[in-house]
Amino acid sequence: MAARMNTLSLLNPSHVSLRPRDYRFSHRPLRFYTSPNPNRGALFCTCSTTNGESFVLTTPLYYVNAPPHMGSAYTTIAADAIARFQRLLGKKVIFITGTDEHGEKIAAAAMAQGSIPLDHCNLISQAYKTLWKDLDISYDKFIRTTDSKHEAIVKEFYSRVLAKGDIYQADYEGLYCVNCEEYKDEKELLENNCCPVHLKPCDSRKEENYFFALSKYQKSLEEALNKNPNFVQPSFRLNEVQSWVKGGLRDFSISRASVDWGIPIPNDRSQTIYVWFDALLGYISALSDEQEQPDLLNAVSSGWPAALHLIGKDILRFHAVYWPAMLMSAGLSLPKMVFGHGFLTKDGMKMGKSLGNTLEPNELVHRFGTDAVRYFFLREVEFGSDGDYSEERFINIVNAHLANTIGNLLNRTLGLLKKNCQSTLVVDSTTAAEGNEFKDNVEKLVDKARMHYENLSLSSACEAVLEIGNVGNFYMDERAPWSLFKQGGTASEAAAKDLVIILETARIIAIALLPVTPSLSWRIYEQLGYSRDQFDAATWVSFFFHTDASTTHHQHLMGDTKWGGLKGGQVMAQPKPVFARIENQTEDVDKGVAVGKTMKSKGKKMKQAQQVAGA
Ligand SMILES: Nc1ncnc2c1ncn2[C@@H]1O[C@H](COP(=O)(O)OP(=O)(O)OP(=O)(O)O)[C@@H](O)[C@H]1O
Ligand SMILES: [Zn+2]
Repeated sequence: MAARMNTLSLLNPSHVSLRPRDYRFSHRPLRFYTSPNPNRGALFCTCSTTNGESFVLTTPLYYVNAPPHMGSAYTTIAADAIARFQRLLGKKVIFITGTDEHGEKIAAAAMAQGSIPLDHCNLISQAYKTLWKDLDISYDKFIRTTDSKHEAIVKEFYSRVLAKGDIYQADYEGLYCVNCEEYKDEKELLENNCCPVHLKPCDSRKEENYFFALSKYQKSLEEALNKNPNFVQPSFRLNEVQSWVKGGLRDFSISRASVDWGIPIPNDRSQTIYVWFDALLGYISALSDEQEQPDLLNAVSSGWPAALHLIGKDILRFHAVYWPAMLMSAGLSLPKMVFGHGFLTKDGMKMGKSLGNTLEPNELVHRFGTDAVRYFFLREVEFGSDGDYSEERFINIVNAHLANTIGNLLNRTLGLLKKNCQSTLVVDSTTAAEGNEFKDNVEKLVDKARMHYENLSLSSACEAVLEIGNVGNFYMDERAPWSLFKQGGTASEAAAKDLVIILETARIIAIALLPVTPSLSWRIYEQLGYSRDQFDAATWVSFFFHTDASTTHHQHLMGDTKWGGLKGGQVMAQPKPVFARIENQTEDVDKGVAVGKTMKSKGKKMKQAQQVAGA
């Protein structure tokens, strides 16, 4: 039988104190490092904070109607790479993620499981935390909308908006998609009033609700968008947002009379707060310190406004229209940027919990490892565009890039060093590369990677780092140190220097790829003879600060991507592969990827419907 091949292709293509990595997962005490160059990071970053401010970035708070899937993991991995990069620039990062736990859909999901809502939320919320641990997600705050501090802040926010005169009661009649938790305009629906994202008919509903006077903010929003064209990214999504706003903003209902599972409206316990008016506040309540009184003032003073909300394009309207207007009403600053990335699709359709056509991140991590999963999705999906998963492509890419280009380069160099130099570097990497333009090429590629990270072009950043591996391999093949060693004398000395040059290149790759593949980076460092503490010290200072190695911050500079980290006399570890090649077992592979049954049978029809709807 011909192996079932997935034709897997992408559709579209300050001075600061830093914390050691993964401090939440280890119980090591926090150590603090001072950045050697307080200004450098702020100079480079497009979505930067000013010096000394926190760089707050958020993922969506995921809805706990079902466990996480590869789509939720995708946003979080991307956010983690950005957070890690910002830390490497020397920023004090507050990386927020969490779960959105109220609303009708959650109550229904709990009931379907024979559970009560809070037990259900505890379970699913924990599943997110476990997955984030497995994916090396270095979040700083995990907010649950059922946390008591969150409820206090939502109520205070509601009261502020009420005091501003922006909340009123009215009857509402409309078509409601429970999966979107949103009233829909008839004109955006498919046949039979089906939601274009969830492909299920919307319910007709009539209720007396509390409304938020969004229409009052029409002009202010238009002005805000015009004044700050970077607010919505990628830039092509700004047009979409502008056209929603130009189309006329309508007040929206912010309460539900029929939903018990939610935060009660202050002074009217017969209604609960609409999930979006509740969940968006999680970005602020997450900032509130456990030890302090949970109020808006305390929370906001701990890092608001966020530098970046990273979201999928499905929830752009909530983040780029509703949320800014809500913040204006409450007299709070707007986030600096909302980035709406594309969808991971399966057979061309958005993967989602409601459709059930999801890819299991746990399965992927279990079979291929964390680095492979993180690398593949960030490298293969151009950040902002949609990308279709393909197992064959997954295996090909990670084998070619991580196992061959990077892993193999390191491994064969270490093998030669062991054989010819007792695994010891004969000179400093600076001396080894004197007058050698190879070093300049590497530094240029690092600059390129940095620029792409700054612009959130994560795929291009990976590409630039991989290019360092390519030039390293090219250098190695051209110089052929194995044959120079055979000649002895000065040829042999030159070969020993070449090995230092390549190992220094591998070290630089490790750091430059760390935002994407943190464990692989550590394994490379380990092979280069560093201890875990040395690696942490290196990576928690600004490796992109091209600081002179002779400064007093010596112990922090091992992580600098500036050439010169490796010193003569350093003893390398026993060579072992840092990334094991994945064997292609297509048959098993297909079993490992959960594809909803409905989707397989209805796939084509649904795809057409989604395309029509532009979802
Ligand atoms: N297919 C996907 N591709 C990329 N990101 C996704 C995908 N699905 C979900 N996400 C991420 O999760 C966010 C939505 O979270 P939510 O918990 O509502 O997940 P969902 O699976 O889309 O749910 P549902 O299918 O019920 O609408 C998106 O904005 C995006 O950040
Ligand atoms: Zn919907």
